[in-house]
Amino acid sequence: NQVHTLIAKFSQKLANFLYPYVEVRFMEYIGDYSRTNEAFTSIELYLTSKSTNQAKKLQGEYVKKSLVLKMDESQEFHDVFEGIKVVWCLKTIVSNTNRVTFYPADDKRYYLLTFHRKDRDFVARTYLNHVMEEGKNIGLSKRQRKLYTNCTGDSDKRGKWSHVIFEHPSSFETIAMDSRKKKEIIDDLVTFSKAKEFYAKIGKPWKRGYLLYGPPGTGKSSLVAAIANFLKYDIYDIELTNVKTNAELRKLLIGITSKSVVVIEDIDCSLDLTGQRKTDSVNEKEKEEKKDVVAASLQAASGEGENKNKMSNVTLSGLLNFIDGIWSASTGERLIIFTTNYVEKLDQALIRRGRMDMHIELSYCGFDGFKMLAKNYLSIESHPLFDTVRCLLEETNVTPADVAENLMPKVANEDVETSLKRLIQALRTSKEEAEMKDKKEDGTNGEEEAEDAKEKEA
Ligand SMILES: Nc1ncnc2c1ncn2[C@@H]1O[C@H](COP(=O)(O)OP(=O)(O)OP(=O)(O)O)[C@@H](O)[C@H]1O
Ligand SMILES: [Mg+2]
Repeated sequence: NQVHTLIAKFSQKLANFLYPYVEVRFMEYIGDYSRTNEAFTSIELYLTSKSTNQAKKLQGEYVKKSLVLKMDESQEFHDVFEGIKVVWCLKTIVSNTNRVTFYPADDKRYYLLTFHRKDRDFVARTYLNHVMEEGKNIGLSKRQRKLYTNCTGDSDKRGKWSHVIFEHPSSFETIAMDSRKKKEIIDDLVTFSKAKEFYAKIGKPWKRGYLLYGPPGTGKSSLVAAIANFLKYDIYDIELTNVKTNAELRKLLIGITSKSVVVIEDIDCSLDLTGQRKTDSVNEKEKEEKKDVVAASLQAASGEGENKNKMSNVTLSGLLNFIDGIWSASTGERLIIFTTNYVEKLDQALIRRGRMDMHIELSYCGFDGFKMLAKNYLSIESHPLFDTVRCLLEETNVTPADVAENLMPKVANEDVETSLKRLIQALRTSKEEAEMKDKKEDGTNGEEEAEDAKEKEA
């Protein structure tokens, strides 16, 4: 017995001496093909992003409309992280049973990680965490993003989200706005998306609120899409009028996943949220009565009792809780964006700093914005007619949507000058109309003043 243990001990030592490496396997499936191993997926994404310029044998796959090159089987990939070297290899255990299964092959794939045993602690604590984190991030940025809505018209789906694939071409390059303001927004978004530890440190949920306001056609909706594209987030577009109660709003909130932009468009017209948080009982009663009248008239119009249920009872307090109540912390990384045409109509509580952290005004098109549009629509950065456009833009208010419409080619191969001339003409017309309106108003004001003076005399 003693000899036996001695031999075992020495042979172990000899083996360690000759092969001082540790191996870790990450199987593709856990258990009996029941569950994908998330670690395997993260490693695959991490290696795919890093190994394509190192491995000599690759596999091509068509994933979500683009070609992806992956490391082929039995190819080794040498990774160096903070001075520590490890080797990755994709291997397969070929099954020798002739069983027919539901799965295409019974072979089991796994990633084999090999490293020196002196690095065991570092690999287990730091390196593998790094790989998992990187892999997850790559997965998130490559995923097919979704646009969710609660507005389906299907009463069974109350309080639930339904979605379509989100594909909006808007980006910060295509949005025309003051370049300083644009940079400020981009910087803010980047800081926010990297501030996980900071938010944990200061004890705040990881979320941020933006209020976008300005006249119609100034790019509020386009900016929301650009922000979502920039951060690679999903969008949850809430139609408040379709939410019946505060409880339903909370249910929707719980259904929101991390890395998302929650949008409430035209918040000023969504609901009657302009009043004070605590309305006195008389007001409450009046409101109730009003609702009953409207509901009754709706009912009468369609001859159905169901319409009574369509009134939304979401209150301002319910919405405030939705934004930053205790429940709101449970969804993780999130942006809340309100858009409105009339910022002055909104309750101060709803848009105070801390709730809506950044107030962004999108206003009429300036020369900076025009140059951006000209670059995108006409592919020009300067033109002799630019000076005329600049003068006219300073004198009149037109929205970027109007400018964009005039720069849009009306016939195939239209030349740049024709488009610019059309824009200049439109700007002149708009300027003249504004002047006429001013004159009219002055005229009526003058008449009123004269009447006032007459009354006084009398
Ligand atoms: N700042 C902008 N930069 C580039 N294009 C713009 C801009 N503003 C408006 N547009 C163009 O005008 C169209 C309408 O813009 P958008 O829907 O974003 O306006 P909005 O501010 O959301 O208007 P509303 O208040 O009516 O919802 C867009 O499709 C876009 O092509
Ligand atoms: Mg809009």
